[in-house]
Amino acid sequence: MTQANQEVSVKIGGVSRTLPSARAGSMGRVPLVEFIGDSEFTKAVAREMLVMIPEGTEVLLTVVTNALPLAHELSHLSGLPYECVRKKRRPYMQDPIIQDAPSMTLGVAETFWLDSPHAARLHGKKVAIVQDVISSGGTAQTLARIVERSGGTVSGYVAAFRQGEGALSLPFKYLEKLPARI
Ligand SMILES: O=P(O)(O)OC[C@H]1O[C@H](OP(=O)(O)OP(=O)(O)O)[C@H](O)[C@@H]1O
Repeated sequence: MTQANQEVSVKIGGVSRTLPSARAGSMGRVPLVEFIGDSEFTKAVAREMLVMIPEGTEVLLTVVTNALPLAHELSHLSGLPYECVRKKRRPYMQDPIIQDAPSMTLGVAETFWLDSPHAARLHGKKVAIVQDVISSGGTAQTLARIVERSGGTVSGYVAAFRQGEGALSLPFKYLEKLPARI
């Protein structure tokens, strides 16, 4: 990662990107990681993350939105199935697991939803949690709780980027650090 003139640049798996940035309320200006719409970068990052998937993992779990293409690509490369938690209730959901997510980095409290047929695919399985970015760790903790409630166990936590400083209570593996603000 390099930072100059309010721009953050990263090079992963031979693919370089200058990250766009945006004002995010009281957080000031933050660098944005965008996998949606960028298959070349997503594939390069997933290739590098492959070795971080803990041994024995049977299923990958992620949450919409930006991490979804990354998890899809990791699933393709690893041969492991993946499940994806939603942030909205859909009318077709049947007895979903509903888990409130704490107010996170951007200060937006959310509710996560995992439909029961998908939760059933985590039952009795070792599940690796996949994220695009880990910041406060709130998303990861919420996903871990959903794994527990589904009857699975968390095999580990992997993310492309760690944004910000400070200790994380979860044993995360990640590729690159990013500043919390620029
Ligand atoms: O470690 P945390 O503090 O929980 O923050 C990390 C989460 O924040 C971002 O998601 P965002 O809420 O922006 O959602 P999006 O992917 O739907 O844009 C990012 O994609 C992670 O999922």
